Amino acid sequence: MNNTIKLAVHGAAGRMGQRVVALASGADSVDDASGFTVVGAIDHAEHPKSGQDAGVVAGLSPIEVPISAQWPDDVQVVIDFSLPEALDSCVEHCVANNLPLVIATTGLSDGQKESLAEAARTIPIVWAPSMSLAVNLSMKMAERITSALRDVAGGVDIEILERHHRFKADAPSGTALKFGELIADAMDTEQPVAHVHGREGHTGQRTRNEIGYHAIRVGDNPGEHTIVFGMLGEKIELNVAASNRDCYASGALAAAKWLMQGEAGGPKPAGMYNMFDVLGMADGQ
Ligand SMILES: NC(=O)c1ccc[n+]([C@@H]2O[C@H](COP(=O)([O-])OP(=O)(O)OC[C@H]3O[C@@H](n4cnc5c(N)ncnc54)[C@H](O)[C@@H]3O)[C@@H](O)[C@H]2O)c1
Ligand SMILES: O=C(O)C1=N[C@H](C(=O)O)CCC1
Repeated sequence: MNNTIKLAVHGAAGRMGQRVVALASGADSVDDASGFTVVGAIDHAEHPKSGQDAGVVAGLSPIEVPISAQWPDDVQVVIDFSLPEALDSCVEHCVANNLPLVIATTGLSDGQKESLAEAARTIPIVWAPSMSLAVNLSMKMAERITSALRDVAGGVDIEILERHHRFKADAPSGTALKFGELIADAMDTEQPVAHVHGREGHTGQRTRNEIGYHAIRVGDNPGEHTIVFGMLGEKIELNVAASNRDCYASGALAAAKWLMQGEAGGPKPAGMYNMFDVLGMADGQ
């Protein structure tokens, strides 16, 4: 009997979808990727690779699953790495079929975030802008550094630099925005924090209550974030960088496995979860 978790990948022909298909099909011996069978490789009906074997598209031997816009019936869990405009129908399918869902797509609108919160009343969702262990650990470190420097003499200026490949469609990265959200909370200021995206012209002096964001697009960079904590006389730079996309793919597979490990032997209860929950780093865990 085959006891593996039946996985569908949404955005399967994309850069990330291919790596999820590859790792889940055993391309490399990655612990988080063991125990899955890819049963669905969903992509846009007009994708040029539509109809081709998803394993071959991902650079492997055939896995007998075509890239297709049609969802198969036997799916148990879904991983989405697609586009904001493609996400809504994926969420609708998962809600209608009661399927646990991992969402990695970034650049979502406020309306979409509200729809996700609504969907999480019906199904369990892990939603995170970065599935990487190193990034999520760095977020915790950034919170800690921000709190520790809150009252430092002379103040601290916090700026977020992110670098990604030239093909990336959204800026700044979802990860940079999440770093900024967590840092703003940890700044714990009376005044609201201003999120400043780039600077140009006669900007005047930098204010205390701002976080700067700078998005760099270069070559094939799979993702790098540097958080600069600049003080008078010294600075800290927290740098976290991917060498390739497998940190995200294996993190998404770990999240899918975690969703399937509820207390009663079935999936986790409906709710909105993130990678801190998956990695055991949430407050109080
Ligand atoms: N959370 C993370 O850890 C993480 C890591 C990497 C990338 N991402 C995000 O994942 C997303 C995908 O990144 P990518 O580099 O793989 O992009 P990509 O453009 O290579 O892949 C997106 C895929 O979605 C497909 N798609 C488009 N419309 C569709 C539809 N209607 N139904 C199904 N599929 C459809 C595209 O054809 C494409 O194959 C981006 O938003 C990116 O920011 C998140
Ligand atoms: O390649 C991308 O696109 C990535 N996007 C995520 C983001 O926007 O934070 C994470 C890293 C890779």
